Amino acid sequence: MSEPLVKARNVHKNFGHVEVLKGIDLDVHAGQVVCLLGPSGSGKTTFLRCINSLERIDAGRIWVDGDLVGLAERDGRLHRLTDKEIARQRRDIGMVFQRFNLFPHMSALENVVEAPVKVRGVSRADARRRATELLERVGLADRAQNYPAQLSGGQQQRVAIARALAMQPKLMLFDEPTSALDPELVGEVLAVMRELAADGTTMVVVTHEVAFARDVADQVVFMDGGVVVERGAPADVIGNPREERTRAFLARMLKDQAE
Ligand SMILES: Nc1ncnc2c1ncn2[C@@H]1O[C@H](COP(=O)(O)OP(=O)(O)OP(=O)(O)O)[C@@H](O)[C@H]1O
Repeated sequence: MSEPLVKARNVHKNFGHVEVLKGIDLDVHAGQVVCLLGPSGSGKTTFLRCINSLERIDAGRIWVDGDLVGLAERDGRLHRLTDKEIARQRRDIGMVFQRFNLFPHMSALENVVEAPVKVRGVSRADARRRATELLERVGLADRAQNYPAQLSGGQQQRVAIARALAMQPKLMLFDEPTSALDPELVGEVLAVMRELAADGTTMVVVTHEVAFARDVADQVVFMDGGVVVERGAPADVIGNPREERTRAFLARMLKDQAE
């Protein structure tokens, strides 16, 4: 098999004296969907943020598409990248946050147009054309001129997904993209994510949506206490978990989600 698009080895991260990640390994191959599940505080969001250099790791290595994240080898030694170099690495990674983070003073269309123009130097006309297509793809063609405050949470999150896709990323990271939404709006965002997965988008998704992970993931990674407790195909990790911790967590989640 080819080199993974994302490769993490023995990743450690501390906040002060608290060890939040205690040696995480992960391989994500191009076109795969990996879902990170686990109880609150297990380190899932922190790990996702490390892939995108939003947090700096204390030990271990992460590669995205063969490039070391946050580091470069020069003169036979590893050096930390400058902020500018980190920003350049981040361009190829799309991230969708729990709380949408749209620019409130820009329309949906302008939110999607902004980064390709400012960061990639795409012409405004081309960026508008592509943004229009992307808004159509997430089912919001008729909302292009609306401001975030005029959109529901589900619609805002779909704009956020379109905005991330506008940079034509190699990799999409989703950090609990539906957990800030009213329950009736969760499905519309998951439907967009299911389509992206079906189109071969490489995705790492931190989620509590067990059914989504079961149906869509190629690999499910169950984390607890800063370590990977178990990983594998959804049929194994969700359908037939080996570890008691995984079983207990899933039982709790499925009970909550059935209510
Ligand atoms: N910037 C920070 N400074 C200090 N501690 C932090 C910081 N970010 C996260 N933590 C701590 O790290 C631990 C792991 O947090 P993280 O958000 O990664 O967990 P999580 O598994 O994503 O949980 P959740 O499902 O609640 O989002 C928690 O104890 C959290 O309080």
